[in-house]
Amino acid sequence: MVSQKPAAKSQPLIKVCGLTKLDQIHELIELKVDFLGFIFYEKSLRYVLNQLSLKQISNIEYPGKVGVFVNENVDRIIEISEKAELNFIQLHGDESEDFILELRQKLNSEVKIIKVIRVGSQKAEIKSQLEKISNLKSQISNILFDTDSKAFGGTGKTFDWKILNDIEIPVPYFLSGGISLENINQLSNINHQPIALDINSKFEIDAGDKDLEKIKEFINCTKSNL
Ligand SMILES: O=C(O)c1ccccc1N[C@@H]1O[C@H](COP(=O)(O)O)[C@@H](O)[C@H]1O
Repeated sequence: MVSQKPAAKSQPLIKVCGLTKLDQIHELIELKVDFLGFIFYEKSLRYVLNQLSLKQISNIEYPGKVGVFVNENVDRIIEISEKAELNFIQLHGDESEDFILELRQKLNSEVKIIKVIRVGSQKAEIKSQLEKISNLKSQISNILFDTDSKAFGGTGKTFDWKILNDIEIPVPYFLSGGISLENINQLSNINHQPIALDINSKFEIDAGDKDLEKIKEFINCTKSNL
């Protein structure tokens, strides 16, 4: 598990998602971002296998390689995870509890699972999803909250972060969904702080082509302001 953030104020970990270019990936490693996100969802504009092979991804030696999957079948996730040597599997679709149990059983025990909860406007809906996940606490390392959408993710849209305030979150969580330089100061409105911030489309020149200067600004901002 990516461990629970201590009570004392500390910097959130950073995940940069939707990577497709090796030079940018190496620069992000130099910048010591904590997680590198690769999207294995064919319908995404950031579908990594259009740009990089599994071998190229496996050659990236880094302990924070996250594969993002949307309603993919278990065997394909295992195959990609092994060939690309992933460290985390992010389940961004409507994967059931049984699915997660099966994946956990078949997946290398070193590889962690992050389950995404897509947040709409209904607090009751989030609570019910979290209740289901509470039963799987030992199977997943983290939750990731993203804004609900038909595209599943990568929309650049935020949800009302305050909705998390009176919800009990059973494992350390990642915050995502339209995080940008403009809205990051609103993070202080959340009572129970995320362990990690996941940035994506607000830090791009084009889909999958990251704006490294903006990312550097964001990293500096998280170091000084949060
Ligand atoms: O980025 C995508 O294209 C994508 C497609 C399908 C599922 C997830 C996707 N990305 C994830 O979406 C969130 C938020 O991204 P954004 O900041 O709103 O652009 C992030 O966790 C990505 O992993």
